[in-house]
Amino acid sequence: MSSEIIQSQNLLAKSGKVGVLLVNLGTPEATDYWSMRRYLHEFLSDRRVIETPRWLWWPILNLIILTVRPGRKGKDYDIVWNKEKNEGPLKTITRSQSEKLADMLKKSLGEKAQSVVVDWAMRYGKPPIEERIQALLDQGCDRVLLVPLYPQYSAATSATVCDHAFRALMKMRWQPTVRVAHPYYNDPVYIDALVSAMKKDLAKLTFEPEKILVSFHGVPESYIVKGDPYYEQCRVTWQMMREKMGWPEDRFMMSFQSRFGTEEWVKPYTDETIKGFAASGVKSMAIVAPGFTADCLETLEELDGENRHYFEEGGGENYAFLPCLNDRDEGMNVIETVVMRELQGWL
Ligand SMILES: C=CC1=C(C)c2cc3[nH]c(cc4nc(cc5[nH]c(cc1n2)c(C)c5CCC(=O)O)C(CCC(=O)O)=C4C)c(C)c3C=C
Ligand SMILES: [Fe+2]
Ligand SMILES: [Fe+2]
Repeated sequence: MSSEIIQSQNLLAKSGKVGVLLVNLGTPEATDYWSMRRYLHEFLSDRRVIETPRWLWWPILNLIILTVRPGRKGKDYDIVWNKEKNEGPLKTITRSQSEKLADMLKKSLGEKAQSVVVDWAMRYGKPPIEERIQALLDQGCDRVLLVPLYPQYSAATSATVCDHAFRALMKMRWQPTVRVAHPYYNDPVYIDALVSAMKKDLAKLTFEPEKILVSFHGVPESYIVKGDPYYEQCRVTWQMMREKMGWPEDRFMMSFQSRFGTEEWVKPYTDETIKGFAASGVKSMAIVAPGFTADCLETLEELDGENRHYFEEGGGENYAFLPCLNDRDEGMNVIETVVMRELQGWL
């Protein structure tokens, strides 16, 4: 028998494990101009994110955006950067989620946990999805559960994770069997976690907010018109939270942040809503961002920094940013529930 065939027998004997890959968006490697440029170039070249025709987008991206934005956004990243680990907070939190999930599965699965390997990756930047899938295969995983860390599905986030993972699989002779975790925007465990974390955070405040704004990352309106379920899934999350809290719609409101470019994005816009609150005499508010599994530039700088400034500048007095679920017990319970459900029949 040839040595290659013996090698393939060894591979089969080693296989049989299940890999769980948590995937979040990604973050630059550093905040300097070139690191920012590399990250933004990869991100904004993704056709799932920017659907503008390439002939039009190429000069806008390369001649305008990538000359100005890396410097400006690098300064914003500096504000939220984890100096101790020298990385963006999204990376620190995603790594911790992965480590905590591995520990939780050890406890809940007992001996079976030996056949599960948990890892994490980023869609843009490092660690790349293809590298981490290969690492799972090298450890004997012949089944892989991809977990896009987005409670609400959008083609711009969840679908591009799958595209990229399957591009990596296209190069493989022996592909693992793949499952993708379903969006969990309406999962009672997720809603309960959001509400329970929110109640705890509100209880710590020295004021009772007149308004509580639920801010989701926006997408261009045209993506929704073309059939992306993102807006509706955000609306359901907000509605389920509101019902659980028993608050009226004019106190617990929904908005969309992080508008980019000149196109219309889904509305109402977070910044305009907050400016409107201040202008109409609202003195206290809290903001929460249930669409983000981990705090990141968009929450720590945009919601806790920029939007706080708009509110205070307009005459608002008390502004509270409530952190994301992150790797807190509530957040980890959601991730573990999603993973355990998707692993059924595989263990
Ligand atoms: C330009 C198009 C963009 C779309 C569409 C978009 C959708 C989208 N993004 C997230 C989650 C995150 N986005 C983050 C940063 C970020 N987003 C865009 C652009 C789009 N996002 C840019 C250019 C950036 C980088 C910062 C900037 O230059 O403004 C982040 C934070 C990453 C970090 O390192 O902290 C997250 C998370 C979702 C959920 C979403 C649509 C559903
Ligand atoms: Fe984004
Ligand atoms: Fe932003």
